[in-house]
Amino acid sequence: MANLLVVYYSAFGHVFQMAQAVADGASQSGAHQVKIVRIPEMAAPENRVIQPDKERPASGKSLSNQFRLTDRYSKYEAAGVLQENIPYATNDDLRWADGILWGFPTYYGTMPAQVKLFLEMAGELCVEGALEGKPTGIFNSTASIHTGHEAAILTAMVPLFHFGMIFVGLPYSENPEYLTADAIGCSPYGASTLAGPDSSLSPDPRELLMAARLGERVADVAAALQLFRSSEASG
Ligand SMILES: Cc1cc2nc3c(=O)[nH]c(=O)nc-3n(C[C@H](O)[C@H](O)[C@H](O)COP(=O)(O)O)c2cc1C
Repeated sequence: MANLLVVYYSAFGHVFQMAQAVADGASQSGAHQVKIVRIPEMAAPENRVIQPDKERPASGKSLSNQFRLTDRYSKYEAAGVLQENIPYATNDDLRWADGILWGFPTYYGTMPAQVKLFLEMAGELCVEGALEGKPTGIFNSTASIHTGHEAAILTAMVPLFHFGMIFVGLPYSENPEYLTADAIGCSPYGASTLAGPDSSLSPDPRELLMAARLGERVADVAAALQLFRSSEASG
């Protein structure tokens, strides 16, 4: 039985929904134990990225019509309530896992600072090689189709390579849904959802299906590696 960890950060709840789909997919793959944990805000409320909504005076270059940032704080608070029962991630969770699925929203084409800080605080595991040889997959969320979902997954691979993890993606043949002209997420690199510039979209069923397949694939690889390693150990 392989232990699968789904570790994520989500401000407005889209990545949380993807995390649940990923966990469902991982559970389908045999009798695995699956645990969902979240990365905390890390900063005091006054230093957090999402602050109570403020009036923004329009400037010549303002994109406020596109980003429509109003109501952000109430959406953030509502998403926080939905996640209240999800425990916070610890280094021991990472040690427990035979396979790890990471989820986060795209911030400037890469992972949010909360996730980067969590990885930095897991430095002792890097030094010990505690995650080396564990399979991993990444899922995320972006505002829209051309604003960084693929870049955020690719750039997140860099620190995870330092931990020695083995990457699992979403191959074309198993995921024909993303071979479409429709504006939906997902790519060979991992599972993604489009939240919309105002975070008003819900994950498309095809995105959730592919997220589940990513969970199942990482679980399969973790189970296969476990079998191989135990047969190696027993000679
Ligand atoms: C500081 C910051 C930077 C962001 N940068 C991007 C970006 O580069 N590309 C993008 O599509 N969306 C960007 N967004 C929007 C988030 O990706 C979006 O809110 C997120 O995908 C929603 O996921 P969640 O509901 O799980 O938080 C940014 C949001 C914040 C707060």
